[in-house]
Amino acid sequence: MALVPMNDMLIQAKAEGYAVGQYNINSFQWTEAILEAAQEEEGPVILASSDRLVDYLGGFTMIATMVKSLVKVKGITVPVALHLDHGMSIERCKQAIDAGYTSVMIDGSHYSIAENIAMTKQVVGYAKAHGVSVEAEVGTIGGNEDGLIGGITYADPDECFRLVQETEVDALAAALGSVHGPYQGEPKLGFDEMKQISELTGIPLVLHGGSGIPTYQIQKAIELGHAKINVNTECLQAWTKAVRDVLTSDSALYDPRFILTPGKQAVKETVKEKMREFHTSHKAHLASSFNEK
Ligand SMILES: O=C(O)C[C@@H](O)[C@H](O)C(=O)COP(=O)(O)O
Ligand SMILES: [Zn+2]
Repeated sequence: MALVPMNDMLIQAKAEGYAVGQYNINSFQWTEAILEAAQEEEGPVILASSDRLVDYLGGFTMIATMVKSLVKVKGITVPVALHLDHGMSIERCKQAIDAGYTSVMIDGSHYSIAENIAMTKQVVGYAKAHGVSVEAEVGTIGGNEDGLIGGITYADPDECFRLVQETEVDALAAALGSVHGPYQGEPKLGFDEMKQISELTGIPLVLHGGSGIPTYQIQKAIELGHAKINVNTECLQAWTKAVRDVLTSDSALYDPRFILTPGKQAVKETVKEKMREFHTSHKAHLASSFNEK
């Protein structure tokens, strides 16, 4: 199946009461692991490159070409969206779209709401003309964003409503207490605000900082309108543990195949577990009507 935009996936997920996971690409093998997991679990998947890693991964065209080739060569039949995560500027979003991404996030959350809306509007205009979906952010996710460690700023419901009305964005990341990276203690998500923002905006919500959130809170977030959940840290931790274990257990090892393959397997298993937790498994058949790009 060719790559699909994200909006069809998220509308479907919200209507059916599950969430599609966004898993970040950290290398070529990482991409293979995520695609294999999605195919085996028979669920739709969002592959994302975080803007801060795009150059490290070889640039937009390299990433899009690699993902499309893997989908073809591996015979992937489940719906796959290729998404720019935390897009840093209008220009970066346009570059991703021109390279073949099917979805972009414009992260204007570090600007005033008026500037955020103006940036998001421009990206939506360009994206819609190319059949691409757009995610925006209001408020600040805690932890590490764009390499900066920061605190949480809860999304203001009126600002969320204004942004969605004025930009016609497809999905909204409303910061409600989640954190990028490991949590210190139990996460405290703002469920009252979540309900209010979901009812006010009516569009699928996106949960950033999806690693380390207990299942009962994940289920509640899905019930209250989250149709996309971003996971990176748990995959990073699983990969690192597997690679560290194999290196520690055999200090004579020097062949990358034997060092990196356990890492790939660990990422694949983590993605499969998340797909089961988010109830994405076995939902690929619902996608027969999705537009392909
Ligand atoms: O680390 C990145 O650059 C991607 C993340 O910001 C992603 O958008 C996300 O929200 C994942 O959160 P995590 O599971 O806490 O790493
Ligand atoms: Zn994020």
